[in-house]
Amino acid sequence: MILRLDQVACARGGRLLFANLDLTLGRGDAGVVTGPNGAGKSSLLRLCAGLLRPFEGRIETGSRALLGEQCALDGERALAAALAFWATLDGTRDRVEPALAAVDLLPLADVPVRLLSTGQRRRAGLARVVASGAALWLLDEPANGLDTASIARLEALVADHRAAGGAVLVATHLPLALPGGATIALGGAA
Ligand SMILES: Nc1ncnc2c1ncn2[C@@H]1O[C@H](COP(=O)(O)OP(=O)(O)OP(=O)(O)O)[C@@H](O)[C@H]1O
Repeated sequence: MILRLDQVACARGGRLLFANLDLTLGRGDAGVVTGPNGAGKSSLLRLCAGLLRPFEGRIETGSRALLGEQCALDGERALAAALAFWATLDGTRDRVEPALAAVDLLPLADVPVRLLSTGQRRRAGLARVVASGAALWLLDEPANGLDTASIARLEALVADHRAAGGAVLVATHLPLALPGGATIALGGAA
């Protein structure tokens, strides 16, 4: 078991976004979170990342990495150094270069993060997740800003991660190939 949610409810700003959510992801599993704007997709990923507390219920998870709205890299640092900052904390420094290669950003390793384009920054955030070595990838709209080739690379990276025994939970409104993925449909809020 990589992620288990047991009767989880999420409230934000005093409003209940969803309740009674059960979800289990094991090795190789994928979950796709869908729902209209404001349904709580990002909030669910943040709950799973441990950045929010559930209003009710329990969440069990091991190592995890979140790709949120921001790439979470120091804009002033060179890309490789910014990734190395996190990888050093994770004890996975040797994974930085392969992760940069996997998102096709090795040629920009020495460029400050703030100078990267929107799609490149998204890929840099993905490289951070890849380099983390975490079993659970939490990806919030990972395809936003990506060109066709980058989306294919993202799909391949997710497939490799699952094949290696990892799991992913993805919120996306863009079509992504996640074979056999379970759908978690959040409904309701305007
Ligand atoms: N810090 C906060 N304080 C209060 N309410 C918040 C906070 N962050 C988010 N919300 C509210 O929680 C609700 C769900 O937000 P969330 O970002 O999880 O939705 P989402 O499904 O990811 O939406 P979208 O498709 O637009 O990205 C929204 O109504 C939002 O206004």
